[in-house]
Amino acid sequence: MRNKYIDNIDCDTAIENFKREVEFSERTETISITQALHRITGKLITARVSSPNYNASAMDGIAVRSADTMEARESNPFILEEGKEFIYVNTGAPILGEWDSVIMIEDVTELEQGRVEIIKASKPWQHIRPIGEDIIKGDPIIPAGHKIRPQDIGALISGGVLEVEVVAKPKVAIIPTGSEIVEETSHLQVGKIIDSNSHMFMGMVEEFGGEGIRYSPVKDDFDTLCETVSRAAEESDIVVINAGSSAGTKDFTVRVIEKLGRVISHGVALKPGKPTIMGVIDGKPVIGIPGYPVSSFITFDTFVKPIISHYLKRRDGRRSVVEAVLSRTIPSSLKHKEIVRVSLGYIDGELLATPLTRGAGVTMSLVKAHAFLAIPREYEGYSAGSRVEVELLTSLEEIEEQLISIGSHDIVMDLISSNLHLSSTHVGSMGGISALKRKQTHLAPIHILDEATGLYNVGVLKKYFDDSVCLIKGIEREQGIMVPKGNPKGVESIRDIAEKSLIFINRQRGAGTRILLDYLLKTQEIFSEEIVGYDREATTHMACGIAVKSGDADAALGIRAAADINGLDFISLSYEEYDFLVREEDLKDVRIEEFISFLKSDSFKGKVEALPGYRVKNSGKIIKNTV
Ligand SMILES: Nc1nc2c(c(=O)[nH]1)N[C@H]1C(S)=C(S)[C@@H](COP(=O)(O)OP(=O)(O)OC[C@H]3O[C@@H](n4cnc5c(N)ncnc54)[C@H](O)[C@@H]3O)O[C@H]1N2
Ligand code: MOO
Repeated sequence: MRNKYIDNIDCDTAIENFKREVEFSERTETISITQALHRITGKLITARVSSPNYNASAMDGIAVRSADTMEARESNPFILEEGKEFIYVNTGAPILGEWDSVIMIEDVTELEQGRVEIIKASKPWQHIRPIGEDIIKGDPIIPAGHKIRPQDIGALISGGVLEVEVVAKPKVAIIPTGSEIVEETSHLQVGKIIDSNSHMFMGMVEEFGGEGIRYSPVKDDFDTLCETVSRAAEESDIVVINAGSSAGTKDFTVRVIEKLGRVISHGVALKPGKPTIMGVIDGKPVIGIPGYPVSSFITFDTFVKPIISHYLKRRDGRRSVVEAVLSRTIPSSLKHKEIVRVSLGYIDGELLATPLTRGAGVTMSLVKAHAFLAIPREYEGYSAGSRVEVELLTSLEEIEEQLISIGSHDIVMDLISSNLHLSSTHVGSMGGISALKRKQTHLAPIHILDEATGLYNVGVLKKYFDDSVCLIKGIEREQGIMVPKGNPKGVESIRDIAEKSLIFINRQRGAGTRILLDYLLKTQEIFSEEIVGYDREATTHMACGIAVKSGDADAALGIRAAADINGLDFISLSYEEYDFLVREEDLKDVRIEEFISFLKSDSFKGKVEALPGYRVKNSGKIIKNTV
């Protein structure tokens, strides 16, 4: 039997309906103040003692009777005798008995034989902190429903409060489901999925102020599911069932909740997260969270967080929101609210938001995201250049350090990002050029051969930019012919491929490697028609390598690294230059300065040259546009 989505209700309405049906029985507990960080106070907390609880000197100096000093002037200095007319005191010392004023030691001239001279009258209660200056016994320190911060702990202890009554953390049962879900990660069979969501939820529950109780994955068996969920509803305050929320034949979550309690809604107008289920069992909230990890994170954040806050009688705890400019158009359906993951970076002082992949299964988009952008329901999306509000997942301080790169991909980018704060998007050389033109990136990595001159990348400067853009030299990677191990057809050059009528596989139009082939054919006066398979295209170096390895092609052009990985022989042809376009004004930016010094460093050089087919020559050198 299959489920059908019954609802497409607005998220806020769904939460309100849900909260109305939930009945929490509030529990509080008394704990030591030293364990109380981030807990929520169950009631108003008042001081048990005053602070200070005696009159205390606020300065190092002498305590005097103010009346004795009334006549002291510069023209009429007073000599005071220790023990009779003054005593020495330090900051914090009690001021008792007849003493009612403190003179700072700097304003006192110390003479011999326990005598001092003062030249100014000392006012009553000068430099004395009276009893209860900070906290008065019986006065409130923090209200009920307050999240205890480190400074609150300090004030509570000063006020003599050593134990506090806090709201008990709601117990949140987390039940991963699905016969394909396993905990064991060492021998993962095809069709099995490691349970990662439940561990992610445990972290989220802790962040939201609850206590997670994780269950082992439950197989798709209706009775076992009912038994586990029923036990969880007894043991916990909130139950989360992960996966089995949609329309598959084994998606039992709705039926389990229906059997044990009541389903309030199934299906919300949210993407990702459409099949979310909300229900109650004996008044306790039960939430069916979709299985896909990104949907899981977003729905847990959208629906479980407010329920935990509701239990704790707290506001929802929205993240900080900032305004950013969208770098690309994002279309969205009118039917639902959509949460888009974005990466952020400052370019020219403006915060720029670039949408990341929208796949519900791509956990890495959550790892890379600096913020969430919510596109409301009934919006067709946002166009490039729009000012939008984004919810921060990372601090702005970290975002300020990000160097942005949009353009062609090379493994060297991974090497750079493990040393610098680099956010890199791979859209090919031409995509990088347009991003730089639109001022959406600091760096645009490219590798484009100018067929007229045989030079790499400098032609791009002249063709697309004026002298406000220059090149930073990057790395060189070896291009050549990939052939099967042992080179059975004896290939030594491109001409051999033509003359021996070997089966070739080419790269797609616009790819740097294809441009190189065309250049070589032209300079060696070989017609493309002479290459069998010239029109057969693959889109990556690896795809070409695999075609040669599997025998689908006799030869292909690509980088040495692709030949090495596939165990192929490699006939070296030339070195391709992979450089970075940058605006000249950005050369002064500290992030670019750090990038350039990294490219020039011995550490970078050493790491690059350890890669097969890679070398560095002039890395970090700046080539200006001389148009
Ligand atoms: N015919 C339809 N199929 C689907 C629809 C639909 O509308 N019609 N909706 C899709 C959407 S949207 C979502 S979201 C998913 C929700 O799937 P379920 O909640 O039913 O979950 P499963 O199918 O059991 O699993 C989906 C997927 O999730 C991953 N997963 C599950 N559990 C875990 C875990 N503990 N840790 C990590 N990853 C987990 C896993 O990749 C599963 O393959 O349904 C669509 N289908
Ligand atoms: O609802 Mo699904 O979570 O859109 O991918």
